Amino acid sequence: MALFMINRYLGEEEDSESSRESRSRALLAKLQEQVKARERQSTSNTADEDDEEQRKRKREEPETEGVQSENERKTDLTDEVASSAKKKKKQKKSSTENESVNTGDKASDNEKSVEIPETSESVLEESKKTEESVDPQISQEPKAEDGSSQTTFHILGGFEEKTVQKVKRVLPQWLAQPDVIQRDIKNNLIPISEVPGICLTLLKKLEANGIQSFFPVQAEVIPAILESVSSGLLLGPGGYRPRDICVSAPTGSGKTLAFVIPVVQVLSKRVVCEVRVLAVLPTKELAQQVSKVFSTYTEGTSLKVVMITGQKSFAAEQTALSEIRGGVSHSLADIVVATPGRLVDHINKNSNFSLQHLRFLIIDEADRMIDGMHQSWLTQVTKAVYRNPGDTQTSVFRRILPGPITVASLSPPQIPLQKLLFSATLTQNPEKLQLLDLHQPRLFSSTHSGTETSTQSQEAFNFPQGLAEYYVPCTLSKKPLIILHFLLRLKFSPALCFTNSREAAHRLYLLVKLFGGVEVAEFSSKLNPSERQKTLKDFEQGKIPLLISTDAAARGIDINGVKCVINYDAPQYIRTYIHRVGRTARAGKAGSAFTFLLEVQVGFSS
Ligand SMILES: Nc1ncnc2c1ncn2[C@@H]1O[C@H](COP(=O)(O)OP(=O)(O)OP(=O)(O)O)[C@@H](O)[C@H]1O
Repeated sequence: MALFMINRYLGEEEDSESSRESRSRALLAKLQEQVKARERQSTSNTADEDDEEQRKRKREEPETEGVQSENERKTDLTDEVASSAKKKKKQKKSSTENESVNTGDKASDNEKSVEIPETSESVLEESKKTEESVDPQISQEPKAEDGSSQTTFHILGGFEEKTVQKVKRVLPQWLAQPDVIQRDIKNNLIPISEVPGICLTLLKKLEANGIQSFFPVQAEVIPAILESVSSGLLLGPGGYRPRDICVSAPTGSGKTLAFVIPVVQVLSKRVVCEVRVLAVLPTKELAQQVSKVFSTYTEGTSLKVVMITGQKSFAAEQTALSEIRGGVSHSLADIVVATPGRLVDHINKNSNFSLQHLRFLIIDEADRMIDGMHQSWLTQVTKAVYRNPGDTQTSVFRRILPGPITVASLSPPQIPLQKLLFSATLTQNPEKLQLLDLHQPRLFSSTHSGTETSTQSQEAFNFPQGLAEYYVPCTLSKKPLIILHFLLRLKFSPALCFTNSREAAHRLYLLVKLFGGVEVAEFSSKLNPSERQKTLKDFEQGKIPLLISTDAAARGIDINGVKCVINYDAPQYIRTYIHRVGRTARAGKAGSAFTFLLEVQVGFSS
């Protein structure tokens, strides 16, 4: 006896199977006949043969078909067309005979309309009249031989409207459930002494710089970073690699201090000078700004901050980064602030630039930095961090690329590399974030985008609490006049005005200058770094009430006292809008943003 028996499903009934077989055989025979007839027709050239063929066909086919064939010859069609028409006719005939052949094929329906000329016009009229009351779909259906309407066509594919199920966003838990940061700065100030873990020296420095209280982002993030380094820069045996930290908080909410304070505090205990902190920023201006804050809080300590952005020559930057003593290269920098391009240059061309002791990798304006990942700067940094030291290396610790956590992998002491990401518009796209190779990330965010409803509302975006937003419907020609009205009549100054291109910025600058009455300057990549620096300084000092800029000044730039941002050209992306308007209403202050919209743009923005 067989142990197993596999039964094949053979259809519902044996009977239906056999009848289907006989039908298929009949159909095959008919098709073969058609093929033969076609062959005969195409090869026969003589009239005798034609007659013979016709007689044969007359014998084979019913009367009506004979008439059709006659007509076809009269119309002087080519053999091919005539034979194909005949073929169609046979198909149609078989369709009325056999349901299984008619699988609702539309071709059959069309054939019906081709055959209409066979019937007399009066009959056609008659049938039309009767059909008017009938469903047009049914009237198209072929009639069976007995004249009854055949309604057995199965229409394949439903045309009825189906409600498409909404796709629900499912974010990884760390993105969906962040540690929440309050957006309201004014009502959530925390006295600096109440935030745990900050050393006395830094508290004094903060006070000396006019900082009495921490903003919400600082009160949340500083203790979290300090906690992750509680066991020191080096992890002992069994030590667990710290989680990477991502921060998404509104523009002007104080993200810079949120990483500067803990990092400076941790480094203050270091003995040997090595590059342990690397902050990467997208532009020279931003790097300069962050470098300045680092310098403020490292003042009076042995910590050194070096900026590598291309503002100085490569050789000058090299000299600032390291020196050779006793034939061995020694780092002169603890904290390096860099732009990605120049950083990669130093990694590849400066053999004395070592990142083997790097403990913190700070990525400010992280979403922008992810977009610039095509430069593969992060891959280069990772390679430099885990580079094999070689024999000449004095370091006792070998850094190996983190792999699976095992007892063996955790036993040697190690310097973990921790990434700290900051942005006002941090992407929630897991594919993009994956490029950063984050380790068990922890997110601090002031948006609650984990819920479905909030993604559609303003809650999903990081706008400062004190920002008032307006849009100004206008025409293209009136835009410059409105700017002048804002400045001269409404006294909206200092005002930062954004255009979408360098050309537009320059044109508007010339126009306002020509009109007179307003001190104006332009800011774009057209200017060299020192010109840009001077322009920003003059604007901040109130010497220039109107600064016309491209998006070069849209991100991160911290200009004190900007009262009003004007989007002369509406930005293309919400992210750009958030950064532009974020140049005002900073640090809990109030500010206004005006966006000029043409009639066609109003609908899109509402
Ligand atoms: N605790 C504080 N008390 C008072 N002022 C502060 C405090 N923290 C930061 N600031 C000031 O707030 C301003 C904005 O800070 P910062 O540039 O760090 O903002 P940001 O969040 O990085 O903004 P963006 O996203 O636009 O880069 C700065 O001028 C800074 O000096």
